[in-house]
This record gives sequence, structure tokens and C-alpha cells, in this order.
Amino acid sequence: MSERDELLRQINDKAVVRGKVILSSGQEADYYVDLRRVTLDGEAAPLVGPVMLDAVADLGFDAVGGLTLGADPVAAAMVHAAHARGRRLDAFVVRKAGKAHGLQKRIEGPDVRGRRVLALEDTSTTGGSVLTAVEALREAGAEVVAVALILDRGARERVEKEGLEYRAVFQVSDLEI
Ligand SMILES: O=P(O)(O)OC[C@H]1O[C@H](OP(=O)(O)OP(=O)(O)O)[C@H](O)[C@@H]1O
Ligand SMILES: O=C(O)c1cc(=O)[nH]c(=O)[nH]1
Repeated sequence: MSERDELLRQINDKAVVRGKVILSSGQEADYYVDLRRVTLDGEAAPLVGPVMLDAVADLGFDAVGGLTLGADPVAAAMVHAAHARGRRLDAFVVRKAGKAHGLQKRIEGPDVRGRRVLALEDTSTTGGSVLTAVEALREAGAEVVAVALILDRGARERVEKEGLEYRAVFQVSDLEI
């Protein structure tokens, strides 16, 4: 079985939750995909980095990250998978709000100014969260090359309207729901 197929199996087994749920956008849905149960799972998480790197292999970038918290383990997985392939990749975390103390940074990690970056998500429904990250990255002087994520729940059109490439490894139609 390929790493991508195995990751899909892990998502179906561990992350899909059926039942009424309120989403981040306030919309109601009748299933939820809790990808933290995959991206933080000792068996599934090692698949995330290689599969994500494969999905964006043709793009030029040297840092990855997104709005905390869903994007954080995806970014870390990509950094480690890149290292295993002999490639340097940095990560960053976009805070939901700026920090009032310390260095008062909205984006944590190596400086993104002037760099080509990917804005990551675990999953994207309306695209609101990832576009918040894109806005913060652009304000910080980064060039956002693409949005990349594990599972698309419907945000493609909105993200592409912003002129951004959109790379999702899986669609909802791939899931056993
Ligand atoms: O495309 P959207 O409509 O914005 O929804 C998707 C967002 O919802 C989830 O995060 P959530 O807001 O639950 O926050 P968390 O990552 O802090 O748990 C998910 O990790 C995405 O970031
Ligand atoms: O839209 C969301 O908030 C959302 C949907 C989903 O399936 N999983 C998730 O973590 N967030």
C-alpha cells in the first residue's frame, strides 16, 4: 500500500466522526474530521510529512506553516520528512492573535520576510482560517506560493479566487462517510 493510501486508511479509521457538529465557521455539519487524531498519532503522523511533500513537489518554497493549531503538526511533519530527504525546510506558526509581550510576534519561528512559503492546513472548509494565515504572512513580507492541506472540505474555490494555488491531498469524496 502506498503512503498516501495508508494515510487515507488512517484518516478513515481514526479521524472521521459522524454526527451533528458546529464547525469553525459556525456552519452545522453532520460529520467532523478530527485530523489532530492523525497528525498527532504515533502511527499515522509519520505518513503526513512524506505525503504532503509529494503533493507539493513541483512548487518552490523553503518554509511552511499556518494558523495554529491544525497546521502546526503538519508543518513539523514536513520539516522532518524534508530533512530525511536531505532537504532543508523551515516551519512557522501563525498565531490567531498577536502577542502583547515578549517579542510581540504574530508569526513564530525563523523570519518569513522575503521568503517563498506554503500556507498549510489540516483541513479547510470555508478557507477563512487559511486565508487569515495568508494575510498575516503577506503582511510579514512573505510570498505565499500556495495553500496546501491534507483534506479539502470545500475551500478550493474561495482560495483560488484569491489567486492562490490550492493543493489538497484528499477530498471529502475520498472518505468513507
Ligand atoms: O476553513 P475554515 O472554515 O476556516 O475551517 C477549517 C479550520 O477549522 C479547524 O480549526 P479550528 O478553527 O477548529 O481551530 P483549532 O485549529 O485551533 O482547533 C481546522 O483546523 C481549520 O483551521
Ligand atoms: O470546518 C471545520 O471547522 C472543521 C471541519 C472538520 O472536518 N475538521 C476540523 O477540524 N474542522
